[in-house]
Parts: sequence; structure tokens; C-alpha cells
Amino acid sequence: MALMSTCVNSVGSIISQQQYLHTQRKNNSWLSFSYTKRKNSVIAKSKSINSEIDFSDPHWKQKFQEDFENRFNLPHFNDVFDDVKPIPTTFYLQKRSSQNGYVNDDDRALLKVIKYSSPASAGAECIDPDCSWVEQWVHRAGPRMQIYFEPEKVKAGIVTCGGLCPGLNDVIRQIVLTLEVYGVKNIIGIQYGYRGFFEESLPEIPLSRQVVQNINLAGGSLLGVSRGGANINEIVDSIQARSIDMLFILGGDGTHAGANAIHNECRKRKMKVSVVGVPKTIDNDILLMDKTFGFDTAVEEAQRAINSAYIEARSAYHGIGLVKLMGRSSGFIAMQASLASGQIDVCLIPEVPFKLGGSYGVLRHLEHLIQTKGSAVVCIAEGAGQDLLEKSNARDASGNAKLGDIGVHIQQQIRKHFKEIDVHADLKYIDPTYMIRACRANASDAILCTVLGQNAVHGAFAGYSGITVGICNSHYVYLPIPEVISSTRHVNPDSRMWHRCLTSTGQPDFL
Ligand SMILES: Nc1ncnc2c1ncn2[C@@H]1O[C@H](COP(=O)(O)OP(=O)(O)O)[C@@H](O)[C@H]1O
Ligand SMILES: O=P(O)(O)OC[C@H]1O[C@](O)(COP(=O)(O)O)[C@@H](O)[C@@H]1O
Ligand SMILES: [Mg+2]
Repeated sequence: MALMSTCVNSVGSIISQQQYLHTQRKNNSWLSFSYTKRKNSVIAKSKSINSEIDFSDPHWKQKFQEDFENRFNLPHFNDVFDDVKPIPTTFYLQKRSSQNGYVNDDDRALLKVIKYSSPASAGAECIDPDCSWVEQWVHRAGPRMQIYFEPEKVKAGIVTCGGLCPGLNDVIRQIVLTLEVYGVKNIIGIQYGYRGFFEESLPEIPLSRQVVQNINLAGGSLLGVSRGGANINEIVDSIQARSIDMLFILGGDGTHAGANAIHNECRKRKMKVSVVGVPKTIDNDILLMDKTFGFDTAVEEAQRAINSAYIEARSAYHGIGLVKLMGRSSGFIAMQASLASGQIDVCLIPEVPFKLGGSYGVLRHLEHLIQTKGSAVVCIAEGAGQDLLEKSNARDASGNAKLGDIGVHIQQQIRKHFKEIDVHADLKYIDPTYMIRACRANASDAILCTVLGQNAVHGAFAGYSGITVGICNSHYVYLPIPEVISSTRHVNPDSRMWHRCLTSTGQPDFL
């Protein structure tokens, strides 16, 4: 179905689609919907409302506005404080005299537009059987001409939470450098994640350009990381006692849930604190983002392990290489590393169930590979095949499920199987787990970290709080935290990327 040439607006008049979209964009509304043309009128259908929308119906309009209009709105000081007045920015661009280079609060980046050729290709994207088009708009990140803090009075804090991730130091460094360019002099680091807020043995670390100058040359986090210990009231008490005005929180989904709770508590206490998250996770399991920083580096490092497994397998008589990679509930690292290396015969991820035994199981396929190719390489994500292991309710300090070791299990099963069928197999098991995240960021991640770190500071100065920064559809954007943590991002087994991976490995369906 072709795109509509006309639309019916809320008062029922026919307008051109261009006019219509222009108005909606200006009003920051209509963020995600599909059009369909029926009986000479245009009807929009919203995925989350799950009902048809007639633009001339005021009741519907209100519902739609509630659901969509505010969806990607960013919490701002102006929403709650009457006495906040912006001042001209102290962040100067090369072209001082023009507005060029600064971002307006009304600027939006296109998160996604897909024009589907048929309802079938739209799949889960649209609920409308005639759906052809989905679009979403989000706030552009970057420096504003007006700022909401006087830099010389600002105290800024940085904290890194969760597990390690390549690039943490790059982000810390960029936050500090950018704050200093604005004119901020009081910058501190909170040690070892959220627990640094209330453990007396962990003093805050003063940060400056001099302190952070070379920290990007090493992996890890200058400030240290930790799991658990997120008592929101105690953290906000500590923020208040330390007189922190801006808090930059680097971490994954758990950390962002904490950041959002801190933001809400600050709002409740009428504290003018800007809380800005920077999503960190090698698992790449944060919604909406093209990727999170550290993921590329982790994939690159994972490839080294795969390459070693491949060489071992190829050099041995009936060699089998087995590599276990991180990925608690999302198989992005395993999928991308398999795609990148081109050396994987079997890629197993948490999102796609599989059987080990039986005619269609992994073990039978390995037998076939040994017979036909002489060797095989398997890449498995740590969260894959958990249903094959003994059930456990164990949790880590943050409440994340502690997984059974599928790598060791599959290693034992392969050995057992080849012994049982009396075929020689030389299995080499590589578990590079912590090696892929303790390293320094590669070039592409270092650039991503630079932009994200700088944008985090611009977002705080712009008066936003409860937001996070990201790269979406190749644009740098700000998103409200609840939108990115509403669920975990997973590999879609029906996606083109997973199918590409299957094409590359040549593996069958193991069920
Ligand atoms: N739902 C939540 N609300 C508040 N804090 C949370 C929540 N989930 C996790 N946290 C805290 O966030 C920090 C990091 O969480 P964790 O799950 O370990 O890592 P990540 O942020 O990488 O997902 C921990 O200190 C943890 O206690
Ligand atoms: O041993 P740790 O520190 O708990 O980390 C293990 C976990 O860290 C990760 O690499 C990333 O998890 P986070 O994003 O929660 O830091 C997971 O894939 C893995 O399960
Ligand atoms: Mg997490």
C-alpha cells in the first residue's frame, strides 16, 4: 500500500499528509503508529492502544495523546520548578555568532521508519493488517544555547555500576573534560557503584582533566564498579548531603532502574538535581539503541577466542572447538562474534531453544560435521540452554539470575556422546568470559563513548533529568529512562540478522 496522500486531523478536516506530519512533529506527537486507508478516510492504528483511531474523534485523540504524545518526552526542570530560568550557554562552539551547531529542544531525530511492502513483512511491528508504515521520533542530543546551571556553582558526580565494560574510562574522561569546558570546577567520582554513596570507607575522588587525561588507555573503571547495594533513600540522602547538582550514572538496565528511582526521589524532595544515565553493557541488551558502548570491543575480543578455537579444532584430528561467551539473556555477542569470525559452525543463544540429543540435536550435527568437514566450532552464549541444566533460584547481589554453566555441561555431553558412539573427538573448550570486557575500548567504541559522554553533560546543562543518552538509527539522542528499561532487548529469532547468522554457520534447527 502506498503512503497516504491525505489525512484527517483531529477536527475532521482533510489535510495533506505532509502538512499533517509537520503539525504533529512540531507538537511532539504521533510517535509511533501506522496508517491505513479505509472507506475513503484515513485511520491510524496504534500498537499499544490496540484499537483503531479516527482522527476526528476527540475521545480517541485524548487517549492517543496520553499514550504517544508523551512517550518520548524528557523530564525537565521546567516541569516541576517555577523558579528556574535559563542562562546563555558557556559552552562555545567555533561559530559563536550563529545558532549553527547548537541543538533546539524541539529538534527530533527519526528513530525508525520502515515502509513495509506487505502485512506479512511488517510482522510484529504493526497490528494493522494493512499496515505499511511505522515511524518514531525522539529528542536530538547535543549542546543547547540556553543552560539551566551556573557552571561555577555546579558540583557534578560520576558513578559506574554493574559489571565492567570496555569504554567506562573513556566516558568518565569525556564527562569530566566537557564539564570543564562549560566551566565546572567541582567534579567528583563516587567509588564502587551505588555503594560508594553510603560506605564511609569509600571517599569521593576529585576529578579533573589532569586526573582523567590518560585513563582511557586502560580497561576497567577508574572509579570501580559493584553490584547490589542500591538503597535509593540512602543514595539520595547522600546526594543531598554532598550537594551534588548533576549526577552521571554509567551502567546497564539495573543501574538505569536505580537512576530513574534516584531521579524520582530527587523530584519528590524538590531537589534540583539532574540525573543522566549512560547505558553500558557488553550484552547490548538495552532497548531502542543501535548498540551500547563496549559491545563492539567485546565482539572483537570474542573473535580472538573463536579464532583460537578454530585453529585448535582444524589442527587436531576430529577437532571440536567450543567457546562460551557472555550474554545473560541476550545472545548478541555470540551472534555478532559468529558472524564476524565466519569460523562458527554452531551458534547457540538464549533466545533460541535447542536440543543436544536426538536425530536433530546438536550432538548429531557435530557428528555430521566431523564426518564431512573433519572439525567443528561451536559458540555458545552463557544464557543459552539453561533449560538443559538443573534449575536454580540463585541470584547475584543485584538480583540477576545466577546461571548454570552451560559451557561445562555441553563440553561434558560432547565428550560423552563421542565416547558412546566410539568416534574419536578432540575437544578444546575456551571460556574467555572476563577477557572480553576487561579490555580497553576499540576505536569505534572510543568514539561512541566520546559522543555519549559529551552528550550526557549537554543533557544535564539543558535541564533534563531522568534521561539517558544513546545512538538510535545512527543519530545521537536523549531518551526517557523508563522507555529503555521497560524490557530487555533480545535477539529476535525471526530477524534478518539471526537468519544471516544461520546462513553463515549453516546450522539446522536443533529441535
Ligand atoms: N530495579 C532496580 N532498582 C534500583 N536499583 C537497581 C535495580 N536493579 C539493579 N539495581 C542496582 O543497579 C546496580 C547495577 O545493577 P546490575 O544489574 O548489577 O548491573 P547493570 O546495571 O549492568 O544491569 C546495582 O547496584 C543494583 O543494586
Ligand atoms: O561476574 P559478573 O560481574 O556478575 O558479570 C557477569 C555478567 O556480566 C555481563 O557481562 C554483563 O552484565 P551487566 O550488563 O549486568 O553488567 C553478563 O553477560 C554476565 O552474566
Ligand atoms: Mg543488567
